[in-house]
Formats: sequence, C-alpha cells, structure tokens
Amino acid sequence: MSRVVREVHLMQLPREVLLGENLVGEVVNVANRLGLGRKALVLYGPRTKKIAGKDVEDVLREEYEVEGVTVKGATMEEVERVLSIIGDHGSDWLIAVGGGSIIDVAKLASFKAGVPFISFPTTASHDGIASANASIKDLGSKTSVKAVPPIAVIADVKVIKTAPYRYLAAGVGDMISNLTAVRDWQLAHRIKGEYYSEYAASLSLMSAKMVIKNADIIRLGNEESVRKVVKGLISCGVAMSIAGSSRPASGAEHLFSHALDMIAPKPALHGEQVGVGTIIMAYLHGLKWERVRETLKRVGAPTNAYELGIEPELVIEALTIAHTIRPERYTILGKDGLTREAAEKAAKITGVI
Ligand SMILES: NC(=O)C1=CN([C@@H]2O[C@H](COP(=O)(O)OP(=O)(O)OC[C@H]3O[C@@H](n4cnc5c(N)ncnc54)[C@H](OP(=O)(O)O)[C@@H]3O)[C@@H](O)[C@H]2O)C=CC1
Ligand SMILES: O=C(CO)COP(=O)(O)O
Ligand SMILES: [Zn+2]
Repeated sequence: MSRVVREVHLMQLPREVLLGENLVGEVVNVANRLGLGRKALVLYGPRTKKIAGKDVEDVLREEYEVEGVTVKGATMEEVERVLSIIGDHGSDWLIAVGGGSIIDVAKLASFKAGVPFISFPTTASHDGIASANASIKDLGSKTSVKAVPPIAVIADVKVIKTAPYRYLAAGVGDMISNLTAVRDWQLAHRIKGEYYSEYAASLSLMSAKMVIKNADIIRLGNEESVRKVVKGLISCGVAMSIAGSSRPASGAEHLFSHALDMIAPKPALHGEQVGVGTIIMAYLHGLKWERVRETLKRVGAPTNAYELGIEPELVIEALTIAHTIRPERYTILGKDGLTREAAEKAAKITGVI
C-alpha cells in the first residue's frame, strides 16, 4: 500500500530544564538521570572557564572521565577542532559552559558527532540557550545551521548574575527583535510562499511582549530579572525548534547585526546590535518603532550607534549590505536591499545616527 508522506518536521526539545541557584552540583545528577555515558567533554571560553567551567569540570570528575577544552569563538574551525577532540577522547556527551558562542560550538559539534550536549549558560544575553540551530561563522560570515537542541538546560541564576548588567539588557534586545523577525517571516510567507508556523510566531512574540511589559523589573538586574529573561530566552529557543529554523527570532535586524560583526572593528554584543537593528526595521515595517526604542532605553540597552561604540558610517554600510548576507532569507530589505540614502534616512529618523 503506498502512502503519500507530506512534510515530516521533526521537533526536538530539551528533556530537562533547571532554573535555580547553585546548580553546579546538579550537573552530575542530571547526567546520571539521563543515563549519559562515562566520558564527558566540558567546553568553556577563556573567561567562562574561571566563572563556572572549571567548577563544572571538577564536580563531574568525581564520577565521570572528564576532559576540558577552551573554545575561542563560534567558528567552523573551532567546531572541527572540538570534533577531533571528541574523537580522540571518545566523548559520550558534551556540556557547554558559556555565552552564545560556546553553546553554538557545542550544539553543532554535538550534532555532527551524534552525541548529546547540556547547555549551561553563563549569560542571559542571547536566545540560543535552548534552540536547535547554531549560528556559526564560516568563510567570513555567520550562517544559521540546523543542529540539535540541548538534552538539558541548567541555568544557574547565581552564575548568570556574575555577568555585567549589559548582558541581561542584550538578552532583552534579542527578544524584542522577535517583533520584526516575525513580521519578516509573515512577509516571506505571503510573498515567497515560505513555510510559516502561527504557533511558533505567537510563542516568539510572547517573549517580545513580556520584555516590553516587564522592562522596569528587568532593569533592577536582580535574580527575579534574570529568571524572567532566562525563561523568555528559553521559550524563544522552543519557538525556533517548532519552526525548524531561526525564522521566529531572526529577521532583517539580525542580518544588520551579522553585517556589523563583519565590518565593525569592535562589534558590540549580539543582543545589543539586534536591539538597535529592531528599531530601524520596525520603522521600515511601519511598526511602532518608538516603543521598541523606549523599551531598550528603559532596560538600559543601547539605542544608537554611539552607545554601540560603532561609527555611524558603518551603521549605514551594514544597512546597505545586510540583504546580501543570507539572500535566501526574505525580509523587509527585499532582494535589492536599501540604498545608501534610504539607509541614512531610516537611521536618522529613528535617532540611531
Ligand atoms: N543559535 C542561536 O539560536 C543563537 C545564537 N546566538 C549567537 O550567540 C552569540 C552571542 O552570544 P553572547 O553570549 O552575547 O556572546 P559570546 O558568547 O560571544 O560572549 C561574549 C563574551 O562574554 C563573556 N562571558 C560569558 N559569560 C560571562 C559572564 N558570566 N561574565 C562575564 N563575561 C562573560 C565571554 O567569555 P569567553 O571569552 O570565556 O567566551 C565572551 O568573552 C553570537 O555568536 C550569536 O550569533 C545568539 C542568539 C541565538
Ligand atoms: O540569533 C538568532 C536568534 O536570536 C539566530 O541567529 P541567526 O540569525 O544566525 O539565524
Ligand atoms: Zn539573536
């Protein structure tokens, strides 16, 4: 009997999500509960090794055969290097202790090696904590690669609170960007017939609305703020998993940020750049861009080139090249992008330059 198989969309989600205080010791319990193998590889960055990476490594060493690796940036070279360490060590599973870059490297290496990974975020600056896609720099530009979500997320509020406040504000930028990302997705659905999930879009918008409503609470930078932001970021990751791509959380404002990463001598944080990008893209979409700017101001996130520490000229350039970064991702920038005049006008009207 022949059967017509339509589109099969496999949605994977974390099996455990822990959010609380002093969770380093919980790593062993989670690994035991999930029945992960004996050999664990701990990934951290030069800074996050000291913040929590070494502690996680030490705790695991009591019961597991552990190796640690310092990762320097989310590049394909680093993913390849980690893969060869996994091969030599025979790692059964990975744990990423760090910001978005470390988690993305673990995510892709884990997918390629066919072993699970645990996400142990040290910042609430990005919504890749629980997502299934990795943003990796390859051949000079950021690509969004399908990978796997973490098998578990262990978010220790005390560790995340060690990060300077600007990281939390960046997390707000990454969530408010969902407003324009979803608009771009709807546009691509209407104009290009792209797959669109109303459920994923609604979930993603929920995080954006949450930060608009709770900006003043988040501004306090206390444990309640961290919990709110982490929950919102995790739910953006789930929205991306449901969508099967980063579409619900990444549109033209992200292309603008990726362009800045390529041309700015000293880029700002991912979430800070996409927050500023959201102001401009909201203006282009005819949305209430003032409300986006107001929310970012209330949480103390950058709203202009000066606060990003980036030359206005580079902001204009990034706006004019953003559409070339992922031509397959249709956005408000269209296939031809913005002219220099249009870019300058949009940036000036919104007070970004
Ligand atoms: N896959 C996805 O769905 C998503 C991916 N992303 C990606 O995530 C990245 C952005 O993540 P983000 O976290 O902003 O930046 P990074 O991971 O690049 O981290 C920035 C810096 O912060 C440091 N750091 C981490 N934790 C702490 C802490 N507690 N205290 C002090 N410093 C700390 C890092 O240390 P160290 O040097 O030790 O690493 C690093 O130097 C981008 O590459 C972006 O593309 C963003 C959103 C979604
Ligand atoms: O940053 C993301 C969502 O916030 C996803 O990243 P991409 O723009 O690389 O798809
Ligand atoms: Zn992002």
